[in-house]
Amino acid sequence: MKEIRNICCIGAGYVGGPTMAVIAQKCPHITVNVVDINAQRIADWNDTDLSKLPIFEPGLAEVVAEARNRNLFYSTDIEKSIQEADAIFISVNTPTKTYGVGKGMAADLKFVELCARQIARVAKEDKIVVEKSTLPVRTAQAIRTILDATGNGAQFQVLSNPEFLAEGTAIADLYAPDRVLIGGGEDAAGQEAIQALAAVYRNWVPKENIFTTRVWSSELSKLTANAFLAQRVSSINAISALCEKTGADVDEVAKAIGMDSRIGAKFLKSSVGFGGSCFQKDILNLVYLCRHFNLPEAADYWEQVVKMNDYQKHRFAKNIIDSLFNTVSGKKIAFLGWAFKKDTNDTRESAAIYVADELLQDRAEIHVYDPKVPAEKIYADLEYLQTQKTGCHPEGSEATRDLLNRVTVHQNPYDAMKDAHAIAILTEWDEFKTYDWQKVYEEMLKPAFVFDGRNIVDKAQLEALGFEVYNIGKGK
Ligand SMILES: NC(=O)c1ccc[n+]([C@@H]2O[C@H](COP(=O)([O-])OP(=O)(O)OC[C@H]3O[C@@H](n4cnc5c(N)ncnc54)[C@H](O)[C@@H]3O)[C@@H](O)[C@H]2O)c1
Ligand SMILES: O=c1ccn([C@@H]2O[C@H](COP(=O)(O)OP(=O)(O)O[C@H]3O[C@H](CO)[C@@H](O)[C@H](O)[C@H]3O)[C@@H](O)[C@H]2O)c(=O)[nH]1
Repeated sequence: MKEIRNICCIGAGYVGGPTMAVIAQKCPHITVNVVDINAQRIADWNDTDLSKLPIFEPGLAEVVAEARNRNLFYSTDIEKSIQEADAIFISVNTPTKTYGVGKGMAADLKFVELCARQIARVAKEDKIVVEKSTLPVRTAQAIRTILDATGNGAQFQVLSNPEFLAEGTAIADLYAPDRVLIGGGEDAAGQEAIQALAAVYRNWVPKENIFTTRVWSSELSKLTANAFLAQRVSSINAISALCEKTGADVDEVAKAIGMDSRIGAKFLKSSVGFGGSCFQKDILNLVYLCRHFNLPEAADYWEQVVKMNDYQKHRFAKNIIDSLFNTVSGKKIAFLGWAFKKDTNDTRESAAIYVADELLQDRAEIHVYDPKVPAEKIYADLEYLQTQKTGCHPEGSEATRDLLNRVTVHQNPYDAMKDAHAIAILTEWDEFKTYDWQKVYEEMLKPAFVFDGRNIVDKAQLEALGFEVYNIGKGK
């Protein structure tokens, strides 16, 4: 297998964008073409104004500025990029299926399949095809079947190289990954392909951190890693409910157990519930796979992680309604944060969407401020949830219009909080800690409630100012 000198990445999203920017930066001798069917997204990646990049990630703009138009190119010419490439990364979205067999559980692989068919049709020479998207175990077999049916003589090696970056820290994670995982065929050609891809990463990743496995282990490790991480969050959130009943403090409990080196301190931050495009989707995919292979006990075990997360989001919303004297109808509730975590503009599966929906069903007036999420995204998220719930198109639904009319998005946090009955903190943006809380208190209705879904503001300081503060996992 020849050295990789030209890479095509299909999918210019949260994974393809940052991952390829870092490969291009660290490997100036490799040409990297990132392609997408979404022409607007490609135009945004090419925008000379770096604040217009489609993804907000700390440090990303600097990397793009260095490599773009040197050896990093963004384009919609997918066929040409496939033809020129030695290695093609498939980095397209794999959302939960919303229709038919496996609806609500299985990963929708139609975009991946389309990529495989396009590669099969276009490629005339041997290629390495890399699964960068998160895929169910044994997808490589399906890709191989499609590629082998081309009949044009090209030979393909299919590798699994899942991505473990977390949004908000993507560049730091890509610079110093805990591991790069590469799974491939066990025959000589498979091993050669693995080594060719490993050589790309060795330009900046120590060789001890590059772990190679059989392809099935690599595919399954990605789902397993996310399931374990999400399980820790659901576990500590389950304990947070008990803390609230008993007077224990979940942050103290988390610290106490995290000091045990067998448990470890990371990923024990109790919250309003995990969000993001990956955890729920990947666990549901794992549950579906377990059921498919007739392992119902294993399926039920993992499904509980998602159920616990739904419970946590619901508990937070219900506590707001209960505390505001059993109704939020006509009451102004300020939302600080809409993104699923800080330092990203991504809102997929954000807890904020579900909490807002529950309060809107009780006829609240919601006023949102998020430093990085635009208003149209917030409305689109709520509309999408309504279509998921009701199955009909939002345009035609008067109930959805009425619901969206009760949502206002602000550019300034103080406007969002002025005259509010309550503030709900949904994302842990650092700037929320530094607000002039005295001013906020003076401008709010009394009693002035704060529901801190991230345990980030100083409870004692706010209580001293007169606020009524509710945290996650802190009993009164
Ligand atoms: N977001 C993350 O932090 C993260 C981390 C690790 C792994 N993953 C996995 O990576 C994959 C991609 O996730 P993402 O967050 O980057 O998704 P995304 O939606 O941000 O980006 C996917 C892109 O693929 C494009 N696309 C879809 N079909 C295409 C086709 N046939 N040809 C060309 N372009 C096409 C879309 O237009 C979109 O721009 C998923 O499988 C996800 O589970 C995501
Ligand atoms: O102690 C914690 C840690 C996280 N979260 C929440 O969990 C969600 C996910 O956070 P995080 O994992 O940091 O972000 P993601 O970008 O979703 O990254 C996860 O999902 C990616 C996509 O598969 C993987 O690549 C990463 O390794 C994996 O961490 C967010 O809502 C966080 O607020 C908590 O509530 N408490």
